[in-house]
Amino acid sequence: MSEHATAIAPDPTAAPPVVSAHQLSKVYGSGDSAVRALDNVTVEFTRGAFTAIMGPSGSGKSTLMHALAGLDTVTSGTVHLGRTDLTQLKDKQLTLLRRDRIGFIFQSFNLLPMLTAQQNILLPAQIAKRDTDQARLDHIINVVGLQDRLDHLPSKLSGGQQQRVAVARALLGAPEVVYADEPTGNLDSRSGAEVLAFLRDSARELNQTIVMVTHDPVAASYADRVVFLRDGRLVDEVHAPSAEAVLDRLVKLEA
Ligand SMILES: Nc1ncnc2c1ncn2[C@@H]1O[C@H](COP(=O)(O)OP(=O)(O)OP(=O)(O)O)[C@@H](O)[C@H]1O
Repeated sequence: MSEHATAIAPDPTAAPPVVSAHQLSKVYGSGDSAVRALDNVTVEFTRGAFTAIMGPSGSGKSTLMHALAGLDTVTSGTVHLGRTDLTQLKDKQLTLLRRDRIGFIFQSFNLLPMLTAQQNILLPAQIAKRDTDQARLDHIINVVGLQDRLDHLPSKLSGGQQQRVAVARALLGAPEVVYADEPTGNLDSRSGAEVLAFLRDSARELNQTIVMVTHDPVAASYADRVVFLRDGRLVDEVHAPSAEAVLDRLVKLEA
C-alpha cells in the first residue's frame, strides 16, 4: 500500500457512530410566530462516549434530545440509531424502539413508589419480556453501590440512591444509547457527583454510549465531550472538558 493510501485510509480504531443526526431542523408553529428550535444540526455520538449537550436557556437542548430519542418529530433532517432512521418510523415502531434500544434517566427519577429498588430496576425488562442477564445485573448493582438497598421502597431511599436505581434501570438492558435529562438537577452536589461518576464509569467499563443534557459545567466536566448549542445551532465543542473550560465557553455563548 502506498504512503498516500495509508494516509487517507479510515482509522480502523474509530468506532462508527451509534447515533447520528444529519441536518436536523425543528420549527415550532408557523408564520410570524414560528420558532426555529433546531437549525441544521449535524452531530454524531460514538460507542462508549459520554457526551454532554449544553447551551443557554432556549438554545434547543431539550428539542435535540427529544429528536435524538424519537420522542418528538422533526421538520427536516434525519436521526439514525445504528442503521435505523427514526424519522421514517411510525409511532408504534418508535415506542418499541425506545423500549428495546434506548435507556432514559430523568431529573425526577420516575421510579414506581410501590415497587422496591430491585423491582424498579427489573421492570423494563419484564415489560419487554426480556431475559435478565444476571451477571450484568450483579455488575451494575455493584457499580452503583445498591447491594444493601435492593429491598427498599423509593420512599426509603435518598435522592441520590433513587437516581442510582434509575441509572441501574436504564443500563440493565444494555441499550444502544442512554439519554439523561438533567440527571443531577434534583440532587445535592455530593449525590450528584456520585451519579455522574457512575455514568462516567459505565461509559468506560460497560462501553455504554451516554448523552446528557445539563446546565451545570461541573456535571458536564464528567463527560468525554461537550457540544454547545446556541439559537438551535451547534456552535462549539470541547473534548476532555474541565468545568472551567465549559463555563468559559458558556459565558461567551451567553454574551
Ligand atoms: N412546544 C413548543 N412550542 C413552541 N415553541 C417551543 C416548544 N418547545 C420549545 N419551544 C421553543 O424552542 C426553543 C428551544 O427550546 P428547548 O426547550 O429545546 O431549549 P433548551 O435549551 O432545552 O432550554 P432550557 O435550557 O431553558 O430547558 C425555545 O425558543 C423554546 O421556546
